[in-house]
Formats: sequence, structure tokens, C-alpha cells
Amino acid sequence: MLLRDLTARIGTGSSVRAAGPEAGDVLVTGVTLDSRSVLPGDLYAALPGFNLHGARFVADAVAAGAVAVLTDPDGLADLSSSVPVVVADDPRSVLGAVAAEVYGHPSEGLTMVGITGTNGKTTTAYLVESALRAHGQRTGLIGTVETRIGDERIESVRTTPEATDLHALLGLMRERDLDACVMEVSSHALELRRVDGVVYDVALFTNLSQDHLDFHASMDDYFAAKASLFTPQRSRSAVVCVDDAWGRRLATEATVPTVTLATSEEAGGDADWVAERAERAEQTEQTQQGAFSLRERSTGRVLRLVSHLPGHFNVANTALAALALLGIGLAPTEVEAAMSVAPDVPGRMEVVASGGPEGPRCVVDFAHTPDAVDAALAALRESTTGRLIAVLGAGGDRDRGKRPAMGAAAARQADVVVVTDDNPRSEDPAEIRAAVIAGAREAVRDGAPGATEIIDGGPRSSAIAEAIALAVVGTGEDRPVDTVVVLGKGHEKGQEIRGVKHPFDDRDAVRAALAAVTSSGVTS
Ligand SMILES: CC(=O)N[C@H]1[C@@H](OP(=O)(O)OP(=O)(O)OC[C@H]2O[C@@H](n3ccc(=O)[nH]c3=O)[C@H](O)[C@@H]2O)O[C@H](CO)[C@@H](O)[C@@H]1O[C@H](C)C(=O)N[C@@H](C)C(=O)N[C@H](CCC(=O)O)C(=O)O
Ligand SMILES: Nc1ncnc2c1ncn2[C@@H]1O[C@H](COP(=O)(O)OP(=O)(O)OP(=O)(O)O)[C@@H](O)[C@H]1O
Ligand SMILES: N[C@H](CCC[C@H](N)C(=O)O)C(=O)O
Ligand SMILES: [Mg+2]
Repeated sequence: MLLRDLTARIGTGSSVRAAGPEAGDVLVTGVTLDSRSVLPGDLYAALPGFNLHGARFVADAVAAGAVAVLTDPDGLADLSSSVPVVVADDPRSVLGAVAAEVYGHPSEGLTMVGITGTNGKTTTAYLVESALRAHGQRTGLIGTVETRIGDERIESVRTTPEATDLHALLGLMRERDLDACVMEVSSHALELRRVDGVVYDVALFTNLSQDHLDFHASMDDYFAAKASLFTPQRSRSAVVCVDDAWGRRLATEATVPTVTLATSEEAGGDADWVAERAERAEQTEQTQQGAFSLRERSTGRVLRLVSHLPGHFNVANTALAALALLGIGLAPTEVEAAMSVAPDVPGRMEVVASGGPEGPRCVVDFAHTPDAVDAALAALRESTTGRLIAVLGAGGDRDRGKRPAMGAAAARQADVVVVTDDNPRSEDPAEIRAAVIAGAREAVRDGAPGATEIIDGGPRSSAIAEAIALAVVGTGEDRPVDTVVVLGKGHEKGQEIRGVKHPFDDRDAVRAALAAVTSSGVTS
């Protein structure tokens, strides 16, 4: 579209003005905020960043074919550009509208489902997407693991893409005639306005607990970022899990029609829907594993569902997904049928080895917050006949406060805690491990019933090998089998150490360690 039309649509007057007399006649066919991904015909958004100003890269962008630049007054100050420049006081605040306009408002032609919350976004997104597929819809997915456009899969860099990439992806989804897009909406995305220009048909809230306090000033600010999804600017309806106090607060503050859900009577108070164990609700003898009922209190109507993934928290994720489907118009029987199909969620409670005479049970999971560590270990405890051995670390250049809290959660729930490196990024790995260990030791000093051993396992592959070597395997009928769970990296295929991403996959590391131990006959 013409730059003139673009600037007219995104606002006139003080905040947006075109510099240069010929500005209006330029044809803009795409938009990006990264000079390294400029394509000919793009508008390059030169944004002020946390580290530097994008205006520095205008020459690169123009050399790559950018036909116009959007920046702020600071950017304009050090800019000499041969292409027209649009100036906005806060360019991030108009970028969503710009990108939506350039790519033809693709979200309006898709059923949009947005999921936020500290833990459970990825899992719930896969649950909704898999059910919509089972229902016969053509679907897209955007989240931490990957972007899926029908059957095409693109590995993700971030959970929620920048507005420029988001609208381009949604444009592709429209072009390929998809019906719906299910996506994770991170708090960073809400704060940095990455999802501007999208109004979700239904927005989901999973839970809130400590994370990202390097980015948000406080839990209240973190909550406020999440809560902004539940306003008419961003969504038309909502499903909120009220198992925690933040969910209960959100249910009272959301300004769009909201349905609430609780996974127990105790947590639920007056939630609209309550999940109940199927045994109690149905009293049948052949109750399927993971089966539960979701009952609407006001009408008594019931959805019969199965949580295909272990752990009580996955009842919450499954129930949220089911209510999202109901919210976008599926009939209750269609919801039940669609959700009976087991989804494939990579790196979440993924069983790499089922355990037995040949080795311990080994599970890989993405828990990287104190609450998730607690939830994941509690879930595995229920199904472990022997000891629960947890391998975990914490990411560098991220919320430091969660490190000891993760260690403490692990020490409370696991029998053995092997502390290792996650993605140290620019930090000293040993210091991060020390913080996790300190939290674990303190929990034990305070009387945590769990860990008998807390080990500094060093680098990740040796820590995994050590945990597996420690595990006892079942040889006789009654011999208990230990579970080794490797937490924190789930689906990730690399480990970032001092700025370099090295190939690393927990699932491969587990398999390699199992093979080594089995061949040497150490654990039997
Ligand atoms: C804190 C944060 O989110 N920062 C984002 C922000 O970076 P920044 O402001 O530091 O960028 P900068 O380095 O100062 O550069 C300024 C501008 O120059 C541009 N630039 C820079 C270099 C160049 O050669 N050319 C160029 O055009 C950059 O694209 C940027 O627009 O803008 C960048 C450009 O879009 C993002 O890549 C970057 O995300 C970083 C990589 C990041 O790690 N973000 C994480 C924390 C994140 O967003 N996580 C959430 C939550 C995860 C979850 O809980 O699931 C997520 O949604 O993934
Ligand atoms: N509803 C939940 N409540 C508590 N913990 C959960 C819940 N769902 C998942 N988890 C735990 O949190 C981990 C991360 O889950 P998931 O990847 O679905 O969350 P996410 O919100 O997408 O996380 P991220 O923001 O890092 O992408 C899981 O591996 C599991 O251990
Ligand atoms: N989206 C999360 C992922 C964390 C994954 C964990 N492996 C780590 O590196 O801390 C983040 O960027 O904080
Ligand atoms: Mg995620």
C-alpha cells in the first residue's frame, strides 16, 4: 500500500508525520523491525531498543531494499536516509496497526485463540490446536516451540513474535486458507505491544506465579501486562482459570465477557465450571485414565473429558482448552469428540524411557519456574514406585529470584536433586548452580520432607548421566523403579553458553546416558 495511505490510517496529527515531500508515493509491501530481515519493498521500523537504537541500521536496511523508515524523534536525530521517514513519538505503539494494515488485517479472517499465563500456555495451545484439527478445521499455531501453518513447521525464536512477523505469519495463514490460529501471548508481547492489531475471539488465562521479574518490576506489573489481554481492545471473550488468587482477581477485573473455571471445589469458590474426577462424577468401573468431568454449576451440564497428559495441572489445561472450543462455537458433543484425540506436546512431561529392568523411567519436561517445578514433580511422584530424581538448573540473564525458589521446590518434592546448567547465557554457570543449590539446601534445613541428597552435577550432560547412574531399576515384579526427570529445557535443541548456542537436546542426552549405563551394567 502507499505510504500516504498507511500514515493516514495509523493516525494523523502530532504523533505521526511523514518527512520528505515525496513520502506519500512510496509503495510498501512488507514491514520489519530487523534490518537483517529486510526484503525489497519493506518499511523498516527503526525502534529504540533496550540495548541500542535501530536507527543505526537504516543504511543496512535501505541497502537491502527498504523503501521507507518508521522511527521516533531520537532516531530521526542521527539519521540520514535516502528513503522517506515516518516519525512517531512511540513507533512501537503504531507498529501493530501498521503491520495489520500492510498485510491486510489477516487476523480478521481467522478464528483467533490467545493464551496467556505463567505456565501451561504451550501445552494448552497444542490441546486447542489438536482438537480443532480433529474437528476438521485447518489450523495454525504460534508459540514457544514452533509456528505451524497447516502442516508446515517453523522452529520458534520467541514465544510471541514481534507484530511485524506476527501479521506476516497470519497473512500466510489466510493465504493458505486456514480457519483458525491458536497462539501463546507472553507478557513480554503484551508489554511490548507485539499483538497490537489482533482482537482474539477468545483469550485464555492459565495461572500466574513468579517468573520474568527481570523484565516486569513486580508481580503486580506482571499481572497488569497479562490482564491487558482481557480488555475489549485485545479480546472479545475470555476463559479464566481461577485456581490461583491472580486468576480470581483477573475474573473480577476483566472487561470482556468471562467464563471462569476451577479444578477443585476448594479452589473454585463460585467458578462457572468445575472439574471433577470422573470416578466421583460417573461412578463407572471402566473409567479411562485421566478422565474427568467439567460441570457447569448454573445449568448442571457436563462435558466428559480426558486429560491425556499426567498431573493435576493438565486437568486445568485440558479444561481451559475445552471451554475455549465451546467459546468459539463448538457444540458440547463436538468438544468431547475433538478432545478425545491425544495431542503430541513436545518436551512437556515427555516420557523418554518407560522404566523397567533395562533402566529407570526417564521424563523430560519444560518446568522452569518454581510453581512448574512443584507441579511437575508432584505429578511424577504420584506415578513413581521408587525414588524421584530431579535434574534441573536455571536460565542465565533471567529473573534471579526464581533460582533459589526453583531449588527449594525441587528439594521439597524430589528425593534426589541434581543441580546443573540450563541456558547460562552470559552468566557464570557455577554461580547460577550455587543459587539453585542454596535454595534447595535452605528448604531442607527448614524441614522439607523431600530431598535426601542435593548434588552439584556440573554441566548438563554429565549431570544427566550422573542422575541416571544413581537410579535404581526394577528387576523383579515388586522392585520399585526410580524416575529421573530432567527439567527446564523440554523441546529445546540448543544450550546457550556465553552467547553461543551449542546443539543440545535433553531427550538425546537421556538416551545416550541410558545406553552408556546399560552397556556398562552399572544400574541393575
Ligand atoms: C526484552 C525483549 O523482549 N527484548 C526484545 C527487544 O530487544 P532490544 O530492545 O534489546 O533490541 P536491541 O538489541 O536494543 O535492538 C534495537 C532494535 O534494533 C534492531 N536491530 C538490531 C541489530 C541489527 O543488526 N539490526 C536491527 O535492525 C532490533 O531488531 C531492535 O528492533 O526487541 C528485539 C527485536 O524484536 C527482540 O528480539 C528482543 O527479544 C529478546 C531477544 C528476548 O530475549 N526476548 C525474550 C525475553 C522474550 O521476549 N520472551 C518472551 C516470553 C517467553 C515466555 O515466557 O514464554 C517471548 O515472547 O518469547
Ligand atoms: N497449568 C499449569 N500449572 C502449573 N504448571 C504447569 C501448567 N501447565 C504446565 N505446567 C508446567 O510448566 C511447564 C511449562 O509448560 P508450558 O510450556 O505449557 O508453559 P508456557 O506457559 O508455555 O511456558 P513458557 O512461557 O516458558 O513458554 C510444563 O513443562 C509443566 O511442568
Ligand atoms: N521463555 C522462557 C523460556 C525459559 C527456558 C529455560 N530453559 C531458560 O533458558 O531459562 C524464557 O525465555 O524465560
Ligand atoms: Mg510457551
